[in-house]
Amino acid sequence: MARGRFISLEGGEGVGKSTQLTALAEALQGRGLQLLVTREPGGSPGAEAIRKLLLEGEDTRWNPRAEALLFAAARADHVEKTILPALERGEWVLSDRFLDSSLAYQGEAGGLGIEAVRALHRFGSSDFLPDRTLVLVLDEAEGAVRARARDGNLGDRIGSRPPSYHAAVDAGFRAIATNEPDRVKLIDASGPPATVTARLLYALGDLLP
Ligand SMILES: Nc1ncnc2c1ncn2[C@@H]1O[C@H](COP(=O)(O)OP(=O)(O)O)[C@@H](O)[C@H]1O
Ligand SMILES: Cc1cn([C@H]2C[C@H](O)[C@@H](COP(=O)(O)OP(=O)(O)O)O2)c(=O)[nH]c1=O
Repeated sequence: MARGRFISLEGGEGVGKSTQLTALAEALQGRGLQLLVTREPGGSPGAEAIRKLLLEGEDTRWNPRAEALLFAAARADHVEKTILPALERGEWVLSDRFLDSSLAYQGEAGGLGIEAVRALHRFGSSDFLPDRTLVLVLDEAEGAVRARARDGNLGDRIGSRPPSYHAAVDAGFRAIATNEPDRVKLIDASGPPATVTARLLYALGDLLP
């Protein structure tokens, strides 16, 4: 049986990622694909336990290096226990965030540098990468409107960091897409949800059976 494909969906806060995750999953399943939908931090029992450590408590609970290591540890467990077994079974996997969130948040915005975070991924997960990473991008003003419209979630340790942090996250995602244009595609998240979903599917066109 052919190995499945691994797709990650990324973006800053409030770009409409949850909305698109659901719509993209339905569209892929509608094409007859067996799809496992998962998320980070989390996606396996061990990684879900680490998720609570990462998202709850004071912003100062972890220093930047400890925070990056926890994300990398959660990801190592998620890859081994959930993602690789599904791909081996021939399923497709769609993950709500993956490595590129660590590169943008901890590496770029957190000041560790993208290369340092990539080194943790080489150690933790043998540098296992998605077949395609779709990054939703929105201009800042529209992103702020959507973030305000959304219930909850901005209160977590990372979501509640200042606008300058989130602007650096956005710059990080754009830099990654420039550096890895074949794997990482920037997707315009403006306009009606169905239009954004169509852009996502178009960016997967060469992978779809
Ligand atoms: N394409 C869109 N156009 C306008 N509003 C949107 C769009 N997609 C999502 N929203 C709204 O923006 C807010 C954030 O969307 P959500 O999918 O929860 O984003 P995220 O998961 O990125 O935080 C929600 O109120 C949602 O209804
Ligand atoms: C996977 C990952 C997430 N994060 C952050 C992004 C989010 O602020 C938070 C995950 O929270 P979550 O509640 O899943 O929110 P979202 O809807 O924004 O995906 O953790 C990192 O900083 N590094 C990472 O590697």
